[in-house]
Amino acid sequence: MLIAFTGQVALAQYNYRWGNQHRQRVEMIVGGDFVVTMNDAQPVIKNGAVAINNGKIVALDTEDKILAAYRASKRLPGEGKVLMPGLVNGHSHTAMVLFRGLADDLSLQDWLQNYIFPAEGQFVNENFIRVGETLACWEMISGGTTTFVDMYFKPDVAARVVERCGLRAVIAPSSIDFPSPGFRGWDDAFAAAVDFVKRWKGRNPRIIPALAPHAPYTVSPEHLTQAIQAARQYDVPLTIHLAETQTEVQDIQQRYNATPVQHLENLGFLESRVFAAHVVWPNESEIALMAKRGVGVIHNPDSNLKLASGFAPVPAMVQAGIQVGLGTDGAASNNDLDMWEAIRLTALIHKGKSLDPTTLPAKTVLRMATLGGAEALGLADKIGAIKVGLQADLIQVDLTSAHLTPLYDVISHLVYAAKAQDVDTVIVDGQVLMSERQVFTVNTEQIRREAIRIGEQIQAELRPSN
Ligand SMILES: CSC[C@H]1O[C@@H](n2cnc3c(N)ncnc32)[C@H](O)[C@@H]1O
Ligand SMILES: [Zn+2]
Repeated sequence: MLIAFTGQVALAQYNYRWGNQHRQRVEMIVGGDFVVTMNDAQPVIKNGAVAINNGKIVALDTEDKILAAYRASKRLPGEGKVLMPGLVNGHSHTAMVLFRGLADDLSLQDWLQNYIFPAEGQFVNENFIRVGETLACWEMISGGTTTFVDMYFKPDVAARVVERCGLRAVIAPSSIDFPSPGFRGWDDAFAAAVDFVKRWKGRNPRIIPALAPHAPYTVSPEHLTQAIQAARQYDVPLTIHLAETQTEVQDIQQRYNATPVQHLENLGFLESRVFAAHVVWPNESEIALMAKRGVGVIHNPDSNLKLASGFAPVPAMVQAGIQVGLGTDGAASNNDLDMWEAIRLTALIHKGKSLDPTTLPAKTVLRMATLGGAEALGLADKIGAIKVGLQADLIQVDLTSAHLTPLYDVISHLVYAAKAQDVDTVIVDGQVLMSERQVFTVNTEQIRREAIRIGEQIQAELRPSN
């Protein structure tokens, strides 16, 4: 008896001291009943897991094999969950969440000129951005976005919020040819944007500074040229609103005798560091041109529908080989930052428009929301897929709700049935930002109070539009 007991202890000790030694120690192991990788070599792994160390994916395999080869102090089991790359929101003006529902049912021009630009002039300051950006990060983390593009104002404040919230962001202070919050016009706005880029480049791997001239109809050709030259000089991405409405196409045609994409081409503006938002109205030769130049496109279906901008020719752009990602645009034209809605709308509206149900199948659209966006942003060497060597930007989606039961095809469920509220866990750079739907990096109660207060102030002080 005693001998047997001693033997057991010895065996346990052996296992502990030696058995475990065969397993490599990593920071974390995360599982999923399905691991949807966006990696063609092994697209979906059943009962899979990922080993994470130093913020990176170090192994991907079936859970059995991962557990046999690795041990981790932190484990997030995958029962009843999908593990997939975090969503990439390729276009937003994130702090605009504080303008959500302020002005609806308007065309882009009316909305911008008569409501949004005046409201921004009146209310956007550093505190507005701090609160709005934090509120937006809370919303994005809750919905499984791990990387987003923020084309807005006060980038230093935005960047510090993103640092604290733990997300990854391309922060692109926008410059425009007329007064904007804190600036008299293009010159001072653009100088500040360049200064931001210089100070933040290489500072935090999760913050990618970028430049963002607003649009061809609000930025002169000289200033567009200045912007692309600076983007080249500092080797940063550049993003712009492009060919968003028919009004823009007519306006640019009239002013410069060219369609918007061709206008940028004439300025030597189109190259792979550029990614354009919307691109609802390119013609065939402009689509070919963007493909040839490696320009990325971010499709924003909610905003394009709500502002009645139209249906972007996404199937033709994908067919042409353009790197297409998805975005929400700001929450004042959406009215939220929910990438699952962008996914579902993309998978639906182009079928309806083309009268062809095979248009943009589920797999293609899910790829757009992850790897496609990463490619468009020029970040596919770091994020967008579950692959050894990439950053651990991952989400677990809970599969146990009524609307996901039963399950035949996990990709189908993710595209046609899943909701933001199904996201259970969010990991960026190996850091857990949300688990069991609890967000760890945002003081949600405090930010809700502060956002309500700003909303009340806007309600009370907003000058009536003309
Ligand atoms: C100059 S920073 C970005 C600007 O773009 C504006 N904006 C928001 N949504 C859109 C859109 N869909 N098209 C063009 N501009 C937009 C924002 O209100 C902000 O003034
Ligand atoms: Zn926009």
